[in-house]
Formats: sequence, C-alpha cells, structure tokens
Amino acid sequence: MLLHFTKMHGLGNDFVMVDLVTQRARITPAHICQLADRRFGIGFDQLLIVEPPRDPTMDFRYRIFNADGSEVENCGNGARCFARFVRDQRLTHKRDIHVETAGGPLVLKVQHDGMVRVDMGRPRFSPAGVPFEAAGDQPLHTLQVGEETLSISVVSMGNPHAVLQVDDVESAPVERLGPAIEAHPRFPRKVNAGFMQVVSPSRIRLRVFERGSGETLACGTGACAAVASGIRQGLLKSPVTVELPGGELSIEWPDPEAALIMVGPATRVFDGRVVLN
Ligand SMILES: N[C@H](CCC[C@H](N)C(=O)O)C(=O)O
Repeated sequence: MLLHFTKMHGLGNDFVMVDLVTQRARITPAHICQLADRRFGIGFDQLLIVEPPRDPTMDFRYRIFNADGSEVENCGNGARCFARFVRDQRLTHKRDIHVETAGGPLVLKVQHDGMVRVDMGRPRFSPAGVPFEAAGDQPLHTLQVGEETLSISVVSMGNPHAVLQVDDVESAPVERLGPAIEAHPRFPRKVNAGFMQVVSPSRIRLRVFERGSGETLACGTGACAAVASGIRQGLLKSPVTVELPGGELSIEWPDPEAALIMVGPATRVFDGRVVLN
C-alpha cells in the first residue's frame, strides 16, 4: 500500500509524520524499522503517528516510535512538529491543541510567530518513576560504567533521562558513554543520556544520546530534564536557554511545583508517499 507522510524536524531532530486520521494503515514494527533506515527507507529519529483521540475531551492522540521500533512515552521536539502538522494538514484550525500521548496529556500552543509552546508537565525525580534502581531520591546518584564512576541525576519527563554534567560538550565522550548509559542494567527500560555543560545560570550546552535512536541534533525532553536537574542542584535559574547541536530551545521552570514550558520551532521539509510492503 501507498502511505502519505510528511518529513519534519525540530532543530534537526527529524521525524516522519503519518496522519492516520484521514488514512488507514496497519504499520508494523518491521515497517517502522524499514522506514527508519536512511538508505533503504526514508530515515528518521522518530516516527510520529497521529490518530483520533480515545478521550473525547482531547483533540488527537499521537504515538511516538524510535528508529529501533520501540514505542515511547514523550517527545518534546516531536510535540512541536505534531502541532504544526495537524494544522498544516487542516485536521484542526485550533492554535491551542490538547493531545493524548503514552506519557499523558499535553497542551500545545502554536504561536503567531510560528514557534510552538509546549506545557511539558512536571519533572519526576523519584527513581521508581524514571525507572532507575536506587535506594532513594537524591539530586545525584553514582553509576558505575566499566572502570568509571559517574555522578548522574535521573529525571522522568514521561520518558527516562540520565543527565551527566561535563566541562565541555564538544569533547564529552558521548559516543562511548552514551550507549553504555542507555543500556545500563539499573535502567530497566533503558534511558536517554544527556551531557550538560553549564555556561551560566541561564544557559547550558547539551548533547543527548537518545534511547532507541542514538545521538540526535536535539532532544526536547532531554533539554527539559537537563534544566530541571540543573535548577534542582542550584546550578541554573529559570528561564534557561539550551544550546543543542541543532539549535536553541527556551525552557522555563518557574517553581518546583510548576510544569516545565518549552518553546521552539517546528519545520516542515517535504511531503511524500512510501510503499509499505
Ligand atoms: N528517544 C526518546 C524519545 C524521543 C525524545 C526526543 N526526540 C525529544 O525531542 O524529546 C526516548 O526513547 O524516550
């Protein structure tokens, strides 16, 4: 069958968007891996599938799949692209969009300047909520990775994050430590590994080795997790500009009881049709 799709990105974190509101298709894990392949398929960091809502008070449901086919709970850059996509596809004319995700409901606002504002919900630090095997909740945990003893913070943004503070993101050993942290046995559902350099209380530089997709040019939930971790440790003060390899995000977390707010771009690249075998 032929499947219509749209290619989008949020600061270089790239997505294939599929509208299953006006199309009907059964997309299998094998299809997802085929479509993810940057030579034999289309290529993406995540596949985002838009469906009618299950909860009638919501506007849509959207499902998120990593390049390895795993379904996940939340995707910050993807949420912004989803909001732009449903308006471009004329599936809604709303600017304030309520969407169901596996990680819970999100409220998105498409601003008149084209940027998208996402209420990303509250960060959760309890190890059980990440999940991460640890005796209790604390700002920093030690994690043994081979010969190295790392000091990490753990945060759930609906999806799991480990944040490691580094002196310089450029020289951080992301290729080596990223996969080792991602698959560490103390993270029963694996984890996204963020490498955070604090530039000032209002600016960080960040690289993220994403669970199920590898290092990406940007990670929205990773930016939120890093800012929440930095504020909790007294290193940062809201609002914080997060400088990622693909560009900048603005993250606000005005107080510990509040939700994190992320504002950033969503870019449409091309529309296409793909054969699903
Ligand atoms: N790899 C992530 C999902 C995508 C998150 C990222 N692309 C973002 O913008 O938040 C995970 O397995 O939890």
